Amino acid sequence: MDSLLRKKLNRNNIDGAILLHEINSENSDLKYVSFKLIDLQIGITYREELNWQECCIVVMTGKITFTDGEVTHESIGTRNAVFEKKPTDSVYVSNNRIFKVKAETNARIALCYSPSSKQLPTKLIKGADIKPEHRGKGNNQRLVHNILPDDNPSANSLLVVEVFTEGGNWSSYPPHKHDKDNLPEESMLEETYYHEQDPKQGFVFQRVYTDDRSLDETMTVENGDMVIVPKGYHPVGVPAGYTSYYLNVMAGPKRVWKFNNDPDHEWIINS
Ligand SMILES: O=C[C@H](O)[C@@H](O)[C@H](O)CC(=O)O
Repeated sequence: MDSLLRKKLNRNNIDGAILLHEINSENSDLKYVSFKLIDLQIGITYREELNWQECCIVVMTGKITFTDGEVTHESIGTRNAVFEKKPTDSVYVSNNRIFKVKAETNARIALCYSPSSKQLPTKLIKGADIKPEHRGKGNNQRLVHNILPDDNPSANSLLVVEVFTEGGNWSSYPPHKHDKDNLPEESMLEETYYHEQDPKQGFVFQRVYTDDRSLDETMTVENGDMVIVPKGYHPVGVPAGYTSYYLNVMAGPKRVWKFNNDPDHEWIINS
C-alpha cells in the first residue's frame, strides 16, 4: 500500500484553477470517498459535471458564486482564513448535475465526493446554521463544525466535518475506528483528512493503525498535507504552540457514523 500521506500538487489545470489535491479510487485504495482542493483566482470560473457522485463544495476561504443552472447562491463564504474558526458556507450538489463556481475573491474550495444514485435537491449549507460543538475534555478538547453530519438528510452517502484542535491536545482520540460494515455495532466509513496548521510551519502527528497492526503508519503531517484513512484507528496529536485544522470527508456503504474506540485506550474517556 502506498503511503497514506499526500503532499500538495500545485497543478494548474485548463480552467486556470490550481489543483492542490486530488484523491480518488485511481490514486488511492479508497472506493467511496474522493476529494479535490482547488484555489481559484478572483474572476476564475470552475465547471464540473458530476456523474454518479454527489459533492459537497466547502468554501474554505474567500467568496464564490455557485450555480447548477437552476439554483444560484451568490457570494457565499464566511472567512478569509480557516483559523478565523468561523463555520463556513457549503453547497450540496447531487449526482448527474453540472455546477459552476465563480471566484468573487481569491478563494479556496474543497470538493468532497461520494457515490450517489438518487438525485437530491441542491442545498446551501449555511455556516450561520452550524452550531460549533466543543468535544472532549482535558487534553482531548477540540472544536467541531458538523458541515454534513449523518443526521442531516441532504445527502445519500457523504459526511463532511471540520475540526480545530489547540496545541497540547489530541483529537480523533481516544483512537477510534469505523471500518466494519456491522451496524448497529459499527459502520464502515472511509475517511480523508485535509490538514492545516497555524502558524503554518507547524506539524502534527497522525497514526493510522489496525488491531492486528497489518496497517500501522505514523506520519508527520505538515500544513496542506492530506492523510488517507482506508481503515483503522486514526488519532491526531498536536504539539504545543500550534493550532491544528482538518477537514474530514467520510463515506461508505451506509451513511451512519458509528465508531468504536481502541479498547486499549477507552479508559481515557473516563479518566
Ligand atoms: O471519525 C471522524 C473523524 O475521525 C474526526 O472527525 C473525529 O471524530 C474528530 C474528533 O472527534 O476529534
